[in-house]
Amino acid sequence: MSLKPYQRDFITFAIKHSALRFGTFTLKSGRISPYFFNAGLFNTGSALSSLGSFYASAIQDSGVAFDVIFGPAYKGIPLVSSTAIALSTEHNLDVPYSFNRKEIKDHGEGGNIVGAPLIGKILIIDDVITAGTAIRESLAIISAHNAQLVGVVVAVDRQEKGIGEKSAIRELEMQYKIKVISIVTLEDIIDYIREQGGDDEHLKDMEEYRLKYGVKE
Ligand SMILES: O=P(O)(O)OC[C@H]1O[C@H](OP(=O)(O)OP(=O)(O)O)[C@H](O)[C@@H]1O
Repeated sequence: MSLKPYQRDFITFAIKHSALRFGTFTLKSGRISPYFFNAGLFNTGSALSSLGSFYASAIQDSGVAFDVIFGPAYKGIPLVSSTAIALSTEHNLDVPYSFNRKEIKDHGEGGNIVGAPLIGKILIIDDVITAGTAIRESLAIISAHNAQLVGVVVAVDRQEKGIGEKSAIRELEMQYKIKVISIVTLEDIIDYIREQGGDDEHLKDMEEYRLKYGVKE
C-alpha cells in the first residue's frame, strides 16, 4: 500500500522534530530498535497544532463512527484537545472531547472526567500503545459511564509482537472488538525510507527488525 500524502507529511514532520529518530535504541522490552518515536518532542504550539491535524486526517481517513473523543491523562490531554480543534477547523466537525484526571478530585465539581460527558461511541486519542495498559484503564472508565469504546487512534503502530505472536494492538482489537487506527505504521516508515531512496544500511536495519519482531498479519 502506498503512503497517503498526510502520512508522508507526518513522517517528514516527525523527523524534523526529532520525534522520529533512526539509530540504535534499547526499548523498555529490551529489544534493540533501529528507530525510536517520542511524541513528547512535539512540544511547541505549532508542532501541536500540526499534530492535531494529522490525527484528524487519520480519523477522517478511517471512516470510524464516533460521538466523543477521549484523551487518557496525561499525554492524551493535549492530543485530544488539538485533535478536537483540527476536526473543527479543518473538517467542519464540532466533536465533544474529554479527558480523565489521574487523581480523583473530591471538591468543586468533583469526579475524574473533565470535558464532555462520556456518552455513546468513544474514540480514544493517545500517542502510542505498548502493552495496552492505558487503553484497558480508559476502557474501565468508559464502561463505568455506560459508554462504548469503538476505537483508539495512535500516532505510530510499531507492528511488533508482544509476549505472544500478536501485537498488543491486535490483541486489544480482537479482545474488545475495537479498531486501532494509526497515523503511520512501521511498514509506512519503511516505505517512506525506500521512497526517499536514502541510506541502504538503514533500510536493511529496519527490514531486519521487522523480520525479527514484526507481526505477521
Ligand atoms: O500501552 P501501555 O503499556 O499502557 O503504554 C502506553 C501508554 O504509556 C504512556 O502513558 P503513561 O501511562 O506513561 O502516562 P503519561 O501519559 O502520564 O505519561 C503513553 O502515553 C500511553 O498512554
